[in-house]
Amino acid sequence: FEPVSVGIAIGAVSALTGYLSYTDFYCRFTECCHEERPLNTSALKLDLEEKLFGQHLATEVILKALTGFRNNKNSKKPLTLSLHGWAGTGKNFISQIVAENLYPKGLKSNFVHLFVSTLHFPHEQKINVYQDQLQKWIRGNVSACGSSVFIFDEMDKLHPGIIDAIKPFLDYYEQVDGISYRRAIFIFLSNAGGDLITKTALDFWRAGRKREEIQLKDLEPVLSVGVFNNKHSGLWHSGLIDKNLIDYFIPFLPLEYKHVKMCVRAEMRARGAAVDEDVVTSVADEMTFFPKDEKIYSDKGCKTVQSRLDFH
Ligand SMILES: Nc1ncnc2c1ncn2[C@@H]1O[C@H](COP(=O)(O)OP(=O)(O)OP(=O)(O)O)[C@@H](O)[C@H]1O
Repeated sequence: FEPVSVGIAIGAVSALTGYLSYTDFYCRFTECCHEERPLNTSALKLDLEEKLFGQHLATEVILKALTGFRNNKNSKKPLTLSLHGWAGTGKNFISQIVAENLYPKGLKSNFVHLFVSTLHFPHEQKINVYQDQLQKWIRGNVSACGSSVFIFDEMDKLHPGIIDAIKPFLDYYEQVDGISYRRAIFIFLSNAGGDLITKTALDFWRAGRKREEIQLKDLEPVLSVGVFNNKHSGLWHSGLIDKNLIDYFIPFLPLEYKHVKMCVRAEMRARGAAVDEDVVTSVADEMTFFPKDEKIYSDKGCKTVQSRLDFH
């Protein structure tokens, strides 16, 4: 060996490892974007299976979509998911689980952004201003972190047309004005289509079929058409649907009595209390169920479980 080149090689290696450990060290104290970090699929799967009740379709599709997207280094467009269902069925909850699996700080991460229609875009006469602001906000954040996550809650309360401002970012472009949006994730949450989902779930129930037999193909086409034609879906006649820029329409099924009970138990455990089945039953019994005759589905899902538990 020639001493000089060995010295240079050692220097280079130590400089490199020094740099790497510096990056690791740095990211321990400051949040880093980690654009290329693959998703820990088994951790996400476990989280969904343990925490999300009664949503076999959402669990399956989210897992498949996120794993495929994050592990594909050459995605051609950002991932766009549209979550639909009745109130309190877990749409915000699953977004939180997804966010936490992508970034340890979850919804508090600098790379996860939540928009709430009634809060951020309240005035119909300001649509143009909102469109402009939205574009700037998304451009700025994606240029800082390519794998940013944007969650739009209450899509059904969004004035028609606003969302189309982000259409260029969701399309199959390599770059838009020098920025690539291909690693970003967009999640839309909406009650629109909840009636269609409930109808299908009821049809299965009345036919004596199991809820778990409902497949994505029973609902996805109905949902995309229903939402496109619904003036109050936030996606009414939207170019996002028209141009097939939404990768998955994900149905959230209405929750049954047994799921409400599961939510009560989960909440008790989260509070560090022992599970008391008498309390579980009385909280679940206080919820209201529909349709009028059969009373199968909770009309608020699991939404008021936490506050009701405070009274026991
Ligand atoms: N399927 C579920 N599995 C477990 N917990 C659930 C589920 N659905 C709802 N919850 C519980 O109820 C709370 C409220 O649900 P969430 O905010 O996710 O409802 P949502 O579908 O987003 O409703 P909305 O359409 O009214 O915004 C959650 O924080 C969670 O604790």
